[in-house]
Amino acid sequence: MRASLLQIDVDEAESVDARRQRVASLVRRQTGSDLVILPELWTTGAFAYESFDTEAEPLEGPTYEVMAKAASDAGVWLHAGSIPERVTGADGAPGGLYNTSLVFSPSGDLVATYRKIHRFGFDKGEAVLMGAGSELVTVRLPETTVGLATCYDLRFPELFRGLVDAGAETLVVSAGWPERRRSHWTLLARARAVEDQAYVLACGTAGAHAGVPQAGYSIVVDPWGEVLAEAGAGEEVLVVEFDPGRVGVTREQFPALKDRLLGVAAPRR
Ligand SMILES: O=C(O)CCC(=O)C(=O)O
Repeated sequence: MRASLLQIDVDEAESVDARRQRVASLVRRQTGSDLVILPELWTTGAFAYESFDTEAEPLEGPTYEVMAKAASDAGVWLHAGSIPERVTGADGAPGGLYNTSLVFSPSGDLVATYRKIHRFGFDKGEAVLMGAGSELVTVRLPETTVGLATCYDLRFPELFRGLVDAGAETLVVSAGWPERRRSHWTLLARARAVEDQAYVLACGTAGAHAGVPQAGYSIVVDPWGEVLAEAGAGEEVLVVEFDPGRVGVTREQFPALKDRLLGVAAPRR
């Protein structure tokens, strides 16, 4: 399989609409890849809290429109990163916000959405501005089952275990991770790959927005924990080839997942 991770520079000097068009043309250039991945909240920036409300959109809003077409033009599976999703209340009035990821098939159909479960900010920012998702989401691609996670979720191994239990072999993390904790990003991506014996494809942002420098360094890790590809700090398209069959082989040859005793209905051996 070939994947393209688009590590987008999210800069307030570029309008959200200009960035949508620019990112769509980058997606179109990925024809030949099987899976294209975008970062978290790349329209606004994950730390541009004041823009969440003003740039919020319904699920089938402007980002959906542009990305559905880009996926079908390129003929790729597209994890279009996440948007600040505005839901409609029961009375039809504008409701709350979620940090929602969208996945499109190569024909441009929306095949999955994932609302970020662990919101970042403790008692401020995203943690108070957005609602929490509650459902684990996997997507079946022809070659592999993909489990979805967003940024801060990376710190919660139980979420990834849940995705593995749901059949995931490839774990996609869409993020807007800050430079200040870049060492955690790399370490946690490798840890999730080793403990879950799965590929981890983690795509972050570049540049700085709302005064927060972004880490960049998107990374692809194999089920043995080896780094297959890693971006630098700036905007970059990270292209990687990987063999999904290695997940089964690794789990067979080093069957640690079968030795789980906690959190399983019955030990497997
Ligand atoms: O966990 C971290 O250090 C960063 C998380 C984050 O920036 C986010 O989830 O938006």
